[in-house]
Amino acid sequence: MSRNTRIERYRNIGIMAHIDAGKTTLTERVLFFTGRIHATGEVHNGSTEMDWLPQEKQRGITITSAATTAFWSPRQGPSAGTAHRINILDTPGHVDFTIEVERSLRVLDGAVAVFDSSQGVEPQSEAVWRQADRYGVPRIAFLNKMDKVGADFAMSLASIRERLGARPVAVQLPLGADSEFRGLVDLVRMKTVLFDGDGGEYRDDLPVPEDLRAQAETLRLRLIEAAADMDDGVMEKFVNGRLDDVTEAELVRALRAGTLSRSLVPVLAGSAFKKKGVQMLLDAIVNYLPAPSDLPAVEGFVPGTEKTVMREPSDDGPPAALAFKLMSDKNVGNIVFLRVYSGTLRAGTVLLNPATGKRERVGRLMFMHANRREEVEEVHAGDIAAALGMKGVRTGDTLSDPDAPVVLESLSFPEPVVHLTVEARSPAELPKLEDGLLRLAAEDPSLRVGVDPESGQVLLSGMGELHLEVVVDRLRTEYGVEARVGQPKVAYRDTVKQAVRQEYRHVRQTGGPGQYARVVLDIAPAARGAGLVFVDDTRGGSIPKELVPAIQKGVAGAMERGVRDGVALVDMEVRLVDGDTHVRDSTPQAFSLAGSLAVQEAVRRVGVQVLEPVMDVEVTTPEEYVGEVLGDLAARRGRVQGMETQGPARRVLARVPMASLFGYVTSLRGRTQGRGQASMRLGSYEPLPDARA
Ligand SMILES: Nc1nc2c(ncn2[C@@H]2O[C@H](COP(=O)(O)OP(=O)(O)OP(=O)(O)O)[C@@H](O)[C@H]2O)c(=O)[nH]1
Repeated sequence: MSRNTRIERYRNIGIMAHIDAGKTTLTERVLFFTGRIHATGEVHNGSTEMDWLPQEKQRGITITSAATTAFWSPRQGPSAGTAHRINILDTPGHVDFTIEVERSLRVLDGAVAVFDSSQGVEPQSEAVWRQADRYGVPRIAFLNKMDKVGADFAMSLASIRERLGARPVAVQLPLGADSEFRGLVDLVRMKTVLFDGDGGEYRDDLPVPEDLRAQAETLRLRLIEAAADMDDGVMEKFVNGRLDDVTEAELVRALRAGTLSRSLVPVLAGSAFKKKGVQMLLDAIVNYLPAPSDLPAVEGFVPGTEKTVMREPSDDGPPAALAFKLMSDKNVGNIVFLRVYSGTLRAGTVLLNPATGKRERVGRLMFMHANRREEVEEVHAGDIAAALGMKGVRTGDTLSDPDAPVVLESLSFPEPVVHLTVEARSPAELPKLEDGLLRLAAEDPSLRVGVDPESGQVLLSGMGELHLEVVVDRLRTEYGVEARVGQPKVAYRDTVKQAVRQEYRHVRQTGGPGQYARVVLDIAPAARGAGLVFVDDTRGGSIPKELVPAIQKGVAGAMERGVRDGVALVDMEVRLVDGDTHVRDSTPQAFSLAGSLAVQEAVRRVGVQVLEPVMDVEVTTPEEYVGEVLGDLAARRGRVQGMETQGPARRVLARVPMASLFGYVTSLRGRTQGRGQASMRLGSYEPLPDARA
């Protein structure tokens, strides 16, 4: 059986934005206009199709990025009339769920960045934009909420240029704003679309209204200029002033090239809520965002080597897929979400997971439509699908042809900054608690589960208060565990307090083969974020090269364990300066142990410097509350880094220790009558002032 839709007609996209910019509403509208659902859901009454965990319905925020598929035949452009398959990964806007954004960005090919046109670029949309930069994701922008009071197309366009450093190219000009928002001038065709009713109806191909002609022509000139930079044909006409000869097809092709090379960002406008401009956005997704086949082949490693290999986006190549998300389902067990990069996967195909060395048999395969599943026989290069029946797969693992194994780039997992203890209320509840946590941690690699050394209770570590709150909530609703929950605490780190030389001699001679190892290490604090910097500085072969990796492994293990229970050591330079071996008894094990014990002893001797997570916090607040907000930040040991004006709001950037941020969002709302917003992410680990340690 071959595929139904050619790979050139695939678009794997994400919808990314600041919290509340309207991603969920927009996704719903996309599903509505593409005929996937018949009545549009509304976020406020908890009936949307994409948000389907009970918590999401309650909270109205998207916790899990669900995948869904829609088909669209563009009405305009070179692909007009051909059905395209749009796979959409929904991504939450809240910073505590940044792992969800990371995993979507890792596997999607293009994205729609949604902005609230009355706010322009907001803190979290900037954070997500930077994440997308890191993954090299081509983007188009949708200025949503044009129907809202204060909607400002020009301000939003400027904020994309200034705050994001991108080159926004308006491909539309809205007609009116807030309650007057009534249409769009399509600057590529120089035609006007007028909205006509509440169900997304419109009249197209109308002339540009006289009062907007000058503005539309200015913007079109900029559009042609941007296109000229991408296309010699357009450039030729542009420099010779033959603007009227530039064709629609030429412009779309050039803008597409510019989007794919990330030289520019086409900008559209509309109102998801009022169902205005969504069909034009769908056209733009097809016209400007890449198909999997437009992107370079993906690079991976041959397992266990440094040799790289490429995997082409073709159905005939050896299968290679990335597991980017896991879910456990009461009825069907483990669901592994896969992005297929190459080859064809069938039910029954056996794949190798190089991370575990195990073979995994694909059970059933399905496409996910939010909470509905469509079972299929096979999936192909470019597909985003779910597989059942694979047990030993973790998030970020590659699944590949056992005869042509490959390891693709994994995901980066953020470091936890907050701990919370949870305790079963009765011994009978304990197994349920453990089972629930195991499953939740498998789904969410940014959640770590350990043991609190002080109390012996289960310790959850995560990205923030809200993140852990949701975990506790899911324990209750999905696993029926009413756990007793402690106060959230900061996840501290340790580093060695000062430079120290440490010798360690490990000798054992009791029966059997003996063990002998001697190492001398120079241990010192290293730059923040450095982790372990290990240097082999031995001269004259006092330690054979083949034993050095064992020492490094011992050192790394000791740092992970730390010297205070549960607190890891970070940011240390460890220099191996000398040592001894014994002709017979010097095994790698002995040296690993010596390295590990040397670190522990050194750190115990000179003591630790406690490091605390310090967050980058961005607060947006109406002007009148700025004084209040600044005073509060200062009381929380915050250092203000900058302040900007954006439309009617002020934006404050500050660095604040996590320890004084518990409950911040709630308190900010109280201080600003619900109008202030904050986003925070880990900035760095910094020395805890002695008085606090
Ligand atoms: N006026 C207006 N309101 C909108 C529009 N789109 C969405 N909203 C409203 O804005 C709020 C947030 O919309 P959501 O779709 O939940 O936003 P989101 O970005 O998905 O939010 P998270 O999933 O929590 O990150 C809801 O109350 C929507 O009804 C729009 O075009 N105009």
